[in-house]
Order: sequence, then structure tokens, then C-alpha cells
Amino acid sequence: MTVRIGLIGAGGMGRAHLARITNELSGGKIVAVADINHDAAVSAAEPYGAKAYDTSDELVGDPEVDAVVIATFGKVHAPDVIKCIEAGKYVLCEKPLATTAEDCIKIMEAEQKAGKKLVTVGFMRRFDAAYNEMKAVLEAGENGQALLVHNRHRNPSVPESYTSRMAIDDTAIHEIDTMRWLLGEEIVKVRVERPKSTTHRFEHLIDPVVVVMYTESGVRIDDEVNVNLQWAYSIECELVLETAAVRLGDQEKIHIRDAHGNRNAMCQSHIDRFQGAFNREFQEWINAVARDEHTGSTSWDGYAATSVVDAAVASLEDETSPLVDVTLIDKPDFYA
Ligand SMILES: NC(=O)C1=CN([C@@H]2O[C@H](COP(=O)(O)OP(=O)(O)OC[C@H]3O[C@@H](n4cnc5c(N)ncnc54)[C@H](O)[C@@H]3O)[C@@H](O)[C@H]2O)C=CC1
Ligand SMILES: O=C1[C@@H](O)[C@H](O)[C@@H](O)[C@H](O)[C@H]1O
Repeated sequence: MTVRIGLIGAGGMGRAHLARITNELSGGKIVAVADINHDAAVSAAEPYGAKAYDTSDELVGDPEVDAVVIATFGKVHAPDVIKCIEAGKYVLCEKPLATTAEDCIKIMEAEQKAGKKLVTVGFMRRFDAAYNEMKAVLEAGENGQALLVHNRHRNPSVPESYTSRMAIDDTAIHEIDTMRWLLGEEIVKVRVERPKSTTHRFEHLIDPVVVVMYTESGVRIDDEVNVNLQWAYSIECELVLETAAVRLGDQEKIHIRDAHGNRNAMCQSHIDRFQGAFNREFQEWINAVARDEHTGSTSWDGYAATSVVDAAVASLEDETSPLVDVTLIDKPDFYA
């Protein structure tokens, strides 16, 4: 079966997903694109011979759309995710699932009412080869328990529209989800520290920040979010076990040794660094939809991550950087 896919949100990420589904993956076909910007919908749809819509209502209601990808701004995800659930269509929603815990709860309620898991959140690092190897070392248990995790999430630059809150809900949310997935437990406390700021930021921005988190069992996680680095898109992670330290390999790039040194090229964007992970994420999703099955992260994962974001933002907004408790509702059996 070919899965007929509709995309809502034809910006940078949405267009990258259209290209991967058409050129790199199998089993999916782009049949419709919707964007509030009419020209964006038309120009994105045209190369694929897909229909262009001005509204998500038209796209979700189209009987020729089997499943939906949402790549609009985070704060408008929730109503469209709920529309897809009510139409009984699988939906892969880019991170964050929603920008408030309340909206995530509404999504979980709609999904439980539908009686079927239909929502996958675009936490693509769960499909990154190196993170999976790291998780396998932890789960093999030969080096004892996890004690600490050190993360660095560095971007070359961000636009003026990027706010200090986005350092948490747009950027650190990747580590928040990846750490929950890697360690298999919830994050219960979080603090955001503000070191000296870089001169390369826009004046309104707090950058870098360091997010410090603790899990239920007491693993301490730190995450340097540093988004005006100038020189690379660089993701680092070191998992400290009792008798080993496991690090992600550097950048998935070749290594060159010559008169200038011993080095590898640096990635410049999320698409560059995580191309393999995005492809695996989307291929698994298309395959699962064809079998009428859910795959990947759930609405609960989206909710839990957004709840950590809420606590982190409360800490960020208080100059004393307090350690804030993460408040979660009881996990519904539906997501067990
Ligand atoms: N997984 C990852 O590493 C990344 C994920 N993202 C996520 O992808 C999503 C999109 O980000 P970008 O493509 O960078 O944004 P963008 O600004 O390039 O594109 C967003 C598009 O959505 C459209 N749009 C906004 N509201 C809409 C609505 N209600 N209905 C229909 N269209 C609407 C806009 O007109 C625009 O064309 C965000 O959730 C972002 O967090 C973005 C970059 C990397
Ligand atoms: O998701 C992403 C962006 O939205 C975000 O703005 C960047 O900071 C992240 O590195 C990227 O992976």
C-alpha cells in the first residue's frame, strides 16, 4: 500500500520532509500541502504534483489524504493534531507536540477518546544511530548504572525572532526527550543557569544557558544550549556510567589527517547532522501507517517533554535560577 501523505506547514522543515519522502524513502507519496501562506503551499506542492490548500481543515478532510505530517509553528500544532485524531488519521507532528501542557493533555484526551494511538512526535534523535548505540551500552548493563549525562546543543546562529524561551522549548526540548528515552525515566527537577552571554547574540537573548535536570532515580543531566557559535551545528553527549563513559562520535563526518591537522568537517544544520535519523524516523512511520500501527514517540512523550519545558522556563524567568519541580499528571494506562 502506498501511504498518501498531506503536509501542513511548507516551511524549511516541511519542505525537507517532502523531499525525503519523495527522493529517499519508499512507500509514501505526497498528495497535498497546506499553508496559511498561499504561495508557500503552491510552490511546495507543485514539484510533487500535489494539491495545494490554504487551510489545514481542507487537507485533513481530503479523503485522498491517508496520513498527515505537521511542520507549522509549535504554538499552532495542537488544533491540527486534534483534527487529525478526530478524522482517524495518523499524524507525525514536528516537535514540540504543543507549547503548553494543557494543550498536550487535550491531545491525549482526544486520542484516548479515539481509542487508538495516532500521534507520533518528531523527536528524531531517537532514530540516530549513535544515540541508539549509546542506549544499547547502557541497557547491556556491563558498565553499571547511569550517573551523569553531559550534553552540548550548539547552533551556528539563530534569527532575531528566536527568543530566550525558545532556547528551552525549541532547542533543549531535543535533549529533554532524548534523555527521557535514553534513561527510561522521567525528569523530575530542572534548573536553568545563565552564564556570561556571548557578544554574538541579538541583545534581547540570554545565550548561552545551561539546563540542569534530575531524573526520578537521581541521574544528573546538564545541557549547554549555545546557539550563536558561528562555526558549526554541533551536538555532543557523554553518558557517564559507573565504570565507563560513552560519547557520541563526532558529527558523522569523515576524518582527515594532513599538514593542517587531524580533523573532521563540521555539520552546519540539523538537516546535515540528523539526515539519517530523520530518514529512519519517517521510513518507520510510513511502514507503520501502512500496517495500521503506531510507531515512535507518543503524545505522552510530547506531554512529558513540554511539562519539563514549563518548569525550565519558570527557572529561566527567575534570575536566581531556582530548582523547579516538574509536575506531571498520572500516566494513563493507554500510554503504558
Ligand atoms: N526536528 C528538528 O530538528 C527540527 C524541527 N523543527 C520544527 O519544525 C516545525 C517547523 O519549523 P520550520 O520549518 O523551521 O518553520 P518555518 O517558519 O520555516 O515554517 C513554518 C511554516 O508553517 C506555516 N504555518 C504557520 N502556521 C500555520 C497554520 N496554522 N496552518 C498552516 N500553515 C501554517 C508558515 O506559513 C510556514 O510556511 C516547528 O515545529 C519546529 O520546531 C524545525 C527545525 C528543526
Ligand atoms: O529543532 C531544531 C530547531 O527548531 C531549533 O531552533 C534548533 O536549535 C535545533 O538545533 C534544531 O534541531
